[in-house]
Amino acid sequence: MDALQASNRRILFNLLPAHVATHFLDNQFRTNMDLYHQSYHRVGVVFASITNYHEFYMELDGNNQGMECLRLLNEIIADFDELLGEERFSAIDKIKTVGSTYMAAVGLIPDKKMADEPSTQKHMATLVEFVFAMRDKLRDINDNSYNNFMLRVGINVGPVVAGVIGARKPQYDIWGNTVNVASRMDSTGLPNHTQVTEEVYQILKDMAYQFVCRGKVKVKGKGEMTTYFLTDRGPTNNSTHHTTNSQPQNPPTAYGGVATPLAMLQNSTRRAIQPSRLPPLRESSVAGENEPLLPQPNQNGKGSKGRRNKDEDVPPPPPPHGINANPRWPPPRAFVPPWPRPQETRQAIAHKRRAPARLPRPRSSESLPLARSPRVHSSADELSSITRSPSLSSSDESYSRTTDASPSPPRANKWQNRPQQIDINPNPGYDYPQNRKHSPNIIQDLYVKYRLNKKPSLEDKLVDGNIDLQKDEEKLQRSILNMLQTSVKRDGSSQTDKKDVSHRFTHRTSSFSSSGSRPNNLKHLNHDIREVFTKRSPMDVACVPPFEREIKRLLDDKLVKGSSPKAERKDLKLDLRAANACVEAVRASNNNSSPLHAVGLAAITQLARAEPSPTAPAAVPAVPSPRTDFPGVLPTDVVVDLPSPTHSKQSTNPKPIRNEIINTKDKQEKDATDRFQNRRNGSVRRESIGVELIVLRG
Ligand SMILES: Nc1ncnc2c1ncn2[C@@H]1O[C@H](COP(=O)(O)OP(=O)(O)OP(=O)(O)O)[C@@H](O)[C@H]1O
Repeated sequence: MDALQASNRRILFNLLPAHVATHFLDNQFRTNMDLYHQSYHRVGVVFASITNYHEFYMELDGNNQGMECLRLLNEIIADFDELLGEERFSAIDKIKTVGSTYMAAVGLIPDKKMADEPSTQKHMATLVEFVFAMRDKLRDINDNSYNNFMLRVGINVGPVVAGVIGARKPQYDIWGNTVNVASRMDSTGLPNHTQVTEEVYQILKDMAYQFVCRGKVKVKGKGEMTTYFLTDRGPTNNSTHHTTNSQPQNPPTAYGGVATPLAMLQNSTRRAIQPSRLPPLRESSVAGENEPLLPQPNQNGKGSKGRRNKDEDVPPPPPPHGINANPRWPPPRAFVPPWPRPQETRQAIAHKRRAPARLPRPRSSESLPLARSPRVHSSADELSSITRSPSLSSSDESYSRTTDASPSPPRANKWQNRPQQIDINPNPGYDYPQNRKHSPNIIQDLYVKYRLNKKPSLEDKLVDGNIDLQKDEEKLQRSILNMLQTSVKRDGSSQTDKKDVSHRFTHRTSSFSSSGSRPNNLKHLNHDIREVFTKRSPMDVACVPPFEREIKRLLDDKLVKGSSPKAERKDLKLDLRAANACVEAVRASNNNSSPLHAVGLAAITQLARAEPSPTAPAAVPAVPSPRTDFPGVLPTDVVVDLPSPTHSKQSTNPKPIRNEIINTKDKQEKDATDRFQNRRNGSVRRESIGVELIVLRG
């Protein structure tokens, strides 16, 4: 019974903060089922998200449908929990995890409240140290799992309400604007950065921390907020760089305690100018702190309650560059591979270090299009982003950053301390890279996979020699057929079926036949659609309907209804055009840029000029070769023949028509001359009247 009670007690103390559990165990509380709640004047709240965990998470058969990915997340969270077991972090309470976001607060424990300024500073410094420790933990995990997890942290301070919700699975939580803003500091932050509010900055600015003012950040529900990036531990007192809208004057060594290439570059430049004032991360301490915030060196860098490295009894051999060159050696723990690895032929390593098990490192979905899987999102924000762009966190979408200060620095280089002589397997045989640095083979591999996934272009096919010309020809024909259909539709046709296109062509041209007026040059329009494809280029075929219309109009007007007044007018027009070459050229150029159209116009002109013989329909090629007259024109089989005898017979005597045309022409010219004369006379008259008026006024 006692054992059971002890067990229950332990569970309760694990579920709730100690002071809350004690409260629940109190007999007095058992009779009073009121909601437990507690208001706090000041609490520091931290949200820490592993920003790229969702890229790592994937559900595959090989990883037990994502279980192994969750196992690694559990390892990370357990490591963070473990930190809280250290005495130096005893003022911090873990609140919960939301996906891959870790939420904690400081100042909730009754005897560790932020009662005054010193205690506030002390507890906020504790919280910041916890963030540094989390980063260190994650770096260890990255080093041992060949991953590149990044921590994005947001911190805020202010009043909160704490309470326990639920009867069956009671949950301790904190609420309030302070919590919301802390969450926003995380969600609007940057990977490997710790973003803090102005309030946090004001508390910590005189302590041994470096900040960079980020500028204004738009926070939903709060408007624009000035925020700061906690960049590193550093010299005390006014070491903050106010760099709003400008580059930091004295750049930090690291962003959010994480060395980035940019930070290292800046740091090395600075070191060249002046000796570094900044102590190494592990050697610094917070001024004015009685309680040691950093682990003592005699504990192998681990907290008193930390889990022991399995290898720590047998010290591993030094890395190739020696321990001094690699202060993070040996790694605290190696990870078990989460799922069976393909056969890897790893080359011998220069030292006898146990090869760290490899987990697939987070990959961006852009770089590996094959890797698509459901994702675990790190927070409520990220859950909401599941339906949006995978490359953007919801914060990126919810907030538009208005600052132009502190552009996103490059990704952290976590390989600065890695042993340099670990060979890369040239043939990884698996879809994740073996080292952060992509070997050419890996890039090639990725490219091949990308190509496999990608629909091959014609160019690809040609390069690969993988082209089926027959198939492509058919495809081309189909597309041309579609073009024709579109063209026919534009023509006002209601027939859209492919068969109908062919039928329509036949029908149209056979209407010429029926009237006996089908010229030989339009043969291609009268045949099977396949013939069109074989005889004409796609461009020509696409141009057929307008040309066909043009010819049809001409034939209808001139030849079929040759005797009608309308046909006469048409003939007259054509004659006039033929007589004036330059007008014709302009007309041709204005009407249609299609070379086929130009050929058609020339054919029409020639046809209009031609004198149809009533007896012998000599096939006079009326159009000069397109090659000479229309340079660059596509070869075409347009040859304008004179009408067939049957057709010519239908027309009435052409001579009188011609005479009539000439008479009309003369008459028109005479009319034009008269009109011109009249106008001229009128203007002369007006001028003379004007002169008279001027004379009169004068
Ligand atoms: N106790 C808490 N635990 C976890 N997250 C919290 C808690 N309180 C607030 N948050 C988070 O803080 C963020 C801001 O909350 P707020 O109430 O201001 O906006 P919201 O409209 O609810 O947020 P959203 O638009 O993202 O849904 C939310 O993403 C919310 O998940």
